[in-house]
Amino acid sequence: MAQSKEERILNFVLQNAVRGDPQSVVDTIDKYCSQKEWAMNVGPEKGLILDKILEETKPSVLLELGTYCGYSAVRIARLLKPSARLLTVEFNPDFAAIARQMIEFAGVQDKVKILEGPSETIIPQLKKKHEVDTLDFVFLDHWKDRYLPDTILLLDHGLLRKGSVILADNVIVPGAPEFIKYIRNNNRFECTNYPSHVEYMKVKDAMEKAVFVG
Ligand SMILES: O=C(NCCCOCn1ccc2cnccc21)c1cc(-c2ccc(F)cc2)cc(O)c1O
Ligand SMILES: [Mg+2]
Repeated sequence: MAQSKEERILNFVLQNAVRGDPQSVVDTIDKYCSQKEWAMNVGPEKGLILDKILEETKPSVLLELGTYCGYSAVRIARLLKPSARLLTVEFNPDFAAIARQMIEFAGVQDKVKILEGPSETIIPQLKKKHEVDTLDFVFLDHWKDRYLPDTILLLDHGLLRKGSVILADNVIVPGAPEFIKYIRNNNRFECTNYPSHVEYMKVKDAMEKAVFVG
C-alpha cells in the first residue's frame, strides 16, 4: 500500500529526530515540511506566537481542535508544567494514529490525550466523560467553518471561565470570517490579531487570540 504524506512525515521523524526530545520532533517536522512536502502544521513562525501566548497564560487544562500529525500537540506539551493536561481532538482516524505515534516518540504522552471524533460530539462530553471543569486554553485548528459553532458550544456547556484564552489559527487563509465577525463584536471577548504567514509559505495569514472576560 502506498505511503501517505502523513506516514512519510512520521517516518522522517522516527529516523531523524531524538526520541524523548519534543523540540527535535518539532524541528524535524518543520525541516521535512519546508524542504520536501508541505503539510498543514501550524509551523515555526505561527508556532513562536503560540509559544509566547502559552508562556504568558501558563494553562493547566487545554483543548486543541485539529490534531493532524500531532505537531502542535507536541509543541504545546513541551511547554506545559508537569501537572498540565492537553486534550486534542482529531476527526480522521488515520491522522489520529499518526499523531499518537508522534506524541509517544516525543515523550509527551503523559500530558496529551487524543480524543477521536467530531468536535460537536466531543465538546458536550468534556465535563462528564473527560472530567473537565473549565478550559484555560483552547487552540482552534480544525475545519474553519466549525470555529464559530464550536466556540458557542464551549460557551453553552460552561467550559470557559474568566480569563480563558481561545487562539485560532488560519483566520486569513483558509479564513474564518464568521468566527472573526462574531468574536470581535462580542464584548465578552477581548481580541488580539497576530499577523503571520501560512506555514512554510510567503502567503499572509494570522492568528486571533480571544480572552473570555466572563
Ligand atoms: O484545513 C485546515 N485545517 C483543518 C484540517 C481538517 O480538520 C478536521 N478536523 C480535525 C479535528 C476535527 C474535529 N471535528 C471536526 C473536524 C475536525 C488547514 C488548512 C490550511 C491550508 C492553507 C493554505 C492552503 F492552500 C491549503 C490549506 C492551513 C492550515 O493551517 C490548516 O489548519
Ligand atoms: Mg492550521
